[in-house]
Amino acid sequence: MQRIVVLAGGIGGARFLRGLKSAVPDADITVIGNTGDDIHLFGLKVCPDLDTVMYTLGGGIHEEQGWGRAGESFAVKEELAAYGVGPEWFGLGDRDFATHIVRTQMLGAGYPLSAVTEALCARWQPGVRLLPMSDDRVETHVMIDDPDGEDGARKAVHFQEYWVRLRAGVPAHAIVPVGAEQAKPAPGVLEAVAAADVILFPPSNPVVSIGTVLAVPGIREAVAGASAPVVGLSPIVGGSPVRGMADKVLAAVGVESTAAAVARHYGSGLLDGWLVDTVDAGAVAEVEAAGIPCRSVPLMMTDTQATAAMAAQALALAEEVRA
Ligand SMILES: O=c1nc2n(C[C@H](O)[C@H](O)[C@H](O)CO)c3cc(O)ccc3cc-2c(=O)[nH]1
Repeated sequence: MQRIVVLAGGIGGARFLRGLKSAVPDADITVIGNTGDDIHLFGLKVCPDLDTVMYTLGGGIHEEQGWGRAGESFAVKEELAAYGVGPEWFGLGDRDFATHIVRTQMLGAGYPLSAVTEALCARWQPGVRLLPMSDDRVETHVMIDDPDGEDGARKAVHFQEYWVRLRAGVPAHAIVPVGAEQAKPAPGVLEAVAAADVILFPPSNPVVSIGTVLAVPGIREAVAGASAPVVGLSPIVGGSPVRGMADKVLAAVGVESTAAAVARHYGSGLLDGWLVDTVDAGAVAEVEAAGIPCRSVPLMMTDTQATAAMAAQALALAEEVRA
């Protein structure tokens, strides 16, 4: 059985995984999920990217939105707001609250996040092994201008505040995965990478999703040193992100929003292959000049069939470059 390891963020990663499962239903898939987006709210631990993967593959996702639960209601949020307890800008629904209550209860009882995630997945049966990148707390913060400070003053805000409240509408000067340096890969992460036949980077955010997973000491080294080919799919098509606001955070780390620049950002030390969309066919030569075999194929995840075709192309490129 083919063992595939996927480093994933939220919506893009989850939708890619749905296509991958459809392309290779018998594969043994391990997902290493970003937990830098995690946030503590109302005394609860919320893990947006893990939940997005779990709900999407388990059939519980709000399809149009891409995050949160289908058929959601917001009574708890409304009641909290009536007490003047916020933040109101983060949309936690009643069904979703239950997940965070169970998670927080188990964490409080001493279970590590990896065990809690496994327990939550026992209900959702996502058909992949979903591992958090780490059991240790990592929180992505974004440095923005402080409008209340002295001229030129800056402040750090939680990634969710930058993303959801501010809609990435203010300049991001730096992205800081707080706690990453001290974090250890969760149990099973390094083992899965070492045992993989193929490692894939879906078209997830290269900075705040895959970049955060790679920021956990040991993970980047394990991926770079793995015997399996590593193939990525560009999240940038025709100079802008397929979805989300990847361009804003790419700018913060000094990377241009092009398919080729993102490939160079990962680098040939990490990537053994890179897929760009057909509209970026002109970038293939540039990526190959950087030492990364590259092909142009349709990369729009319009439906599961189109996404499965993308996943199949990534696996085909992995076979082609396999030493
Ligand atoms: O744009 C939004 N995204 C929301 N997201 C998505 C999330 O902010 C980001 O898309 C990811 O963290 C980026 O991967 C949620 C995800 C959850 O699992 C739970 C609650 C939310 C709430 C919001 C929200 O209110 N607005």
